[in-house]
Amino acid sequence: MHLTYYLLAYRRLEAPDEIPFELRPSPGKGWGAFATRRIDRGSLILSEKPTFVIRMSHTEITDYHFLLLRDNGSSCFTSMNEAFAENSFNIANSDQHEPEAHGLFPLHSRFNHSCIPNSEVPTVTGEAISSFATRDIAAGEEINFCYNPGFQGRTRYERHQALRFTCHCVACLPGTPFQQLSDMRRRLIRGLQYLSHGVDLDGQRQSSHSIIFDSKLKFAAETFSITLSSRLIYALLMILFLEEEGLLDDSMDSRLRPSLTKTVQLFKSESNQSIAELAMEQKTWVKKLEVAFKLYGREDAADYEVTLALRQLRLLF
Ligand SMILES: C[S@@+](CC[C@H](N)C(=O)[O-])C[C@H]1O[C@@H](n2cnc3c(N)ncnc32)[C@H](O)[C@@H]1O
Repeated sequence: MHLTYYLLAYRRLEAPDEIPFELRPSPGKGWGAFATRRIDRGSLILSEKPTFVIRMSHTEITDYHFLLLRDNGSSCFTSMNEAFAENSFNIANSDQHEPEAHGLFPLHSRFNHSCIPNSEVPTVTGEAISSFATRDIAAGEEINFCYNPGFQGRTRYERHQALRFTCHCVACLPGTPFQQLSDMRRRLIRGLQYLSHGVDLDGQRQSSHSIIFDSKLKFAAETFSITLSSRLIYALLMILFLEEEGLLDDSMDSRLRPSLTKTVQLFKSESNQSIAELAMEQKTWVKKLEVAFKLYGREDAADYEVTLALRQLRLLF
């Protein structure tokens, strides 16, 4: 009796008629949002205004009732604070140093997490939040976004530690060939990110050699002495792993492409320049990498300048 009542509670959520999804149980994840028609990449999924906004931090909110809110589609939350935390999004503009503000968004809060998502954490415009498809979503497919940043370089175990629940997405199903490869790919992605940035995902240098085993290479990364040729090859390798992992969606593409274009533009030695440009003209990422591999082991006239510039940037931040 109680369970039926709890499950029906979500049916009472008010949703605009034209939304391209419905809420229903998602096996192993409580309730979730499922596309009711094809959603093209880049198109709007939902724009939602908050039921209300509380202009304080989660820890300060203590005394309200949230009758519609359920802990993962079943029992009521035991604390109001937790109920609000699980159903709200931060709507403060951090660029303009606005004080913390959280809005209650009952529909977007039904979107489950995936380590291979098809939409992004909703963007904030004023007090409304909007989600967009980052890949084509087929009718019947669950709509999800990745709850935590930096997951592309984390293994299943590491992701679950951060999420504090056992994720049931395709990259997390234990014992599958995809999952085993996925962990391997994500370790490689983390290593390649270390080589490019000279720091780990937390912005810190690793004291151990668990990510980059070769101490000379680790030192070269941390002192930004990696050559431009290697930088381009590492960047393309990383994109290839992201693509194989199903993570090269519009959002990832737009994050990575500018720095890739910049790397190509930095080459000063003519023959390197033409190989790099030829690589970028190739249609697929694997083809781009194949051509860029011709640069392997080559130094460039811009290497020293790039090293100095990156060291200065590191000192600034
Ligand atoms: C914001 S709610 C999402 C909607 C929720 N499923 C519901 O029924 O209301 C987040 C909770 O959903 C569950 N969840 C979300 N994504 C999941 C996933 N990939 N695998 C398992 N559980 C998931 C977890 O319990 C998580 O704490």
